[in-house]
Amino acid sequence: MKLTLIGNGIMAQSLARGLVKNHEVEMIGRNENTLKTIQEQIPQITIKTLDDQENIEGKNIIFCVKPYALGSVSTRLVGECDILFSILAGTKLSSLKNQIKSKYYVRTMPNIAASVQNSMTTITGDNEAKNIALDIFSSIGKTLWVNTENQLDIATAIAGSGPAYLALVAEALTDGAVNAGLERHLSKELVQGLFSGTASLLENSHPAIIKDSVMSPGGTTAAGYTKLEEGAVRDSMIKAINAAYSKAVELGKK
Ligand SMILES: NC(=O)C1=CN([C@@H]2O[C@H](COP(=O)(O)OP(=O)(O)OC[C@H]3O[C@@H](n4cnc5c(N)ncnc54)[C@H](OP(=O)(O)O)[C@@H]3O)[C@@H](O)[C@H]2O)C=CC1
Ligand SMILES: O=C(O)[C@@H]1CCC=N1
Repeated sequence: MKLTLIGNGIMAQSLARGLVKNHEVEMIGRNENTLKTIQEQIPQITIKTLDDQENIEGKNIIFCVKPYALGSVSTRLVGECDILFSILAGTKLSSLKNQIKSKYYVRTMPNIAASVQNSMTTITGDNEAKNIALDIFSSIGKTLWVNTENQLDIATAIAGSGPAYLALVAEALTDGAVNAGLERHLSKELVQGLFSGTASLLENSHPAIIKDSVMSPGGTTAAGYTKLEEGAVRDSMIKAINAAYSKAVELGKK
């Protein structure tokens, strides 16, 4: 299938890297030099600069600009596309419908791990486009169809923004090991292995079971865990997800 990415930022490039394996990918952006540089890195894509009257008739569009740019870009689009896939955080289907003509509309929330074909992508929208959406986005990782935009906004907070939160944890753990006296390159390697092993465990086990199976009475884990609770890490995570979700809802009202 031919897919047209509008936008050439971090996410458009991440998606393109995975999508080219199974699809024909065109990338439309506003800066020719930027597009040429991207094409050198992802030679399978075709590139095109955004026209003032960009004809999207019959195309399958993946819209990848910032939410605030929806208005200014959509006024440059003419014709009716077949399916409009949006990756814009917060932006409602109704807002897309008001501004871009398409037969079907789909909202998706991939994450930055799309660049290594390991995104966790949540999807909602017109049921007629459900199977095709699941098929396209499964080429960049795991997919989950949800039935409401509210669920997608919550998924934005956890799976869209989440890589930044886990990266913070990874960085902090590395700093902790360095603080205890371990060389940084060794600390980084340990943390990478730790995340990969814990991800495998989480595939089959409840987090509480993993925690209980690690924590010996009066042991090292219990000593460290107490400090995490003192630092209100659990409370901070819950508040972070709530703040990100609220921001997604707020973006949808603009
Ligand atoms: N980063 C992430 O982890 C995730 C982001 N998203 C969503 O993806 C979308 C893109 O984000 P991201 O890739 O991170 O952002 P970037 O800033 O990397 O890319 C934004 C893109 O939008 C283009 N753009 C911005 N303003 C305009 C405009 N007025 N006219 C034309 N093009 C414009 C930029 O063009 P130019 O290069 O010329 O400036 C660029 O190609 C956002 O809507 C975000 O909500 C979704 C999931 C995860
Ligand atoms: O921070 C943002 O707005 C985007 C949405 C999900 C991840 N990044």
